[in-house]
Amino acid sequence: MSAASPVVQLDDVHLSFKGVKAVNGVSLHVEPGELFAIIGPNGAGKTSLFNVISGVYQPQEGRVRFQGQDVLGRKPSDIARRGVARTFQNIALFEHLTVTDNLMLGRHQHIGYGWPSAFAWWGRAKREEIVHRRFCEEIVDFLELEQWRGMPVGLLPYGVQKRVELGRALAMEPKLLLLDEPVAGMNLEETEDMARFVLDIRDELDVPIIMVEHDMGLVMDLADRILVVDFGTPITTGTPDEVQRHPDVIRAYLGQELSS
Ligand SMILES: Nc1ncnc2c1ncn2[C@@H]1O[C@H](COP(=O)(O)OP(=O)(O)OP(=O)(O)O)[C@@H](O)[C@H]1O
Repeated sequence: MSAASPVVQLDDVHLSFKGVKAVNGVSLHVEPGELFAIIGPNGAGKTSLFNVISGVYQPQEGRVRFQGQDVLGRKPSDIARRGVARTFQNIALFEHLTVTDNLMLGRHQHIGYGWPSAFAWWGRAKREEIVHRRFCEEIVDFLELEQWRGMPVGLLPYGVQKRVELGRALAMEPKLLLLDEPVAGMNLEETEDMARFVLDIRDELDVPIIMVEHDMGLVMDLADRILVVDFGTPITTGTPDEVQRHPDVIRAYLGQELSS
């Protein structure tokens, strides 16, 4: 794979559920270092596209490549091992575990020791545990979670929990990060914090991102390029400026202020 190859590429993907066309001929590619957004009205097929990329849904037609390799038909666990991490619309954390322990769960696929060694708690298991904990502590610092690191996540404010979920995805050392509505339900301050962290992930950690988000102001501010879908069908792909001026996009969002 050359350095300029897309990180992920979808070609003419079609996905239906018993006659409902969730994805209807979508193609997209995300370049290294890019923050790519997918927008569209409710039910437009955005989450379905995430599920196609992460192997949860198998499209009936089309091609999906990750880092130049065909991944269609691969299991979600295989695709995650290749480096695709995601966050969810609804928080999916272990609320009785601490922040750091939730992040440690994200290290799962990087931990090399088996249970006999871990059980005996010596040698390699212990050394690895220290390295992985240190890695997670770096994520705690990066996402400014220091004051909550030892607390059960169930006790934390909503915006902080969303940040922990982001941290767990980062603990996987992703080569591509899928963010499903990262600021849904957040207040203004939480949204601004999350926006800053998303940009830091792209710019400092150099992790390409695909983000599905309904907050148009945020999308227009952050995204390098945007794909607009409606009823599963792609309308256009372009920079925020190009997309906002596209007549079909304006029609799909009739009455909504895209640049707000
Ligand atoms: N597992 C499924 N079984 C049946 N239909 C599904 C399934 N997943 C998605 N769909 C349908 O596919 C279409 C696209 O849904 P999807 O969740 O991808 O949209 P979305 O753009 O993410 O919506 P929202 O913005 O509301 O989250 C909808 O009509 C939805 O009902």
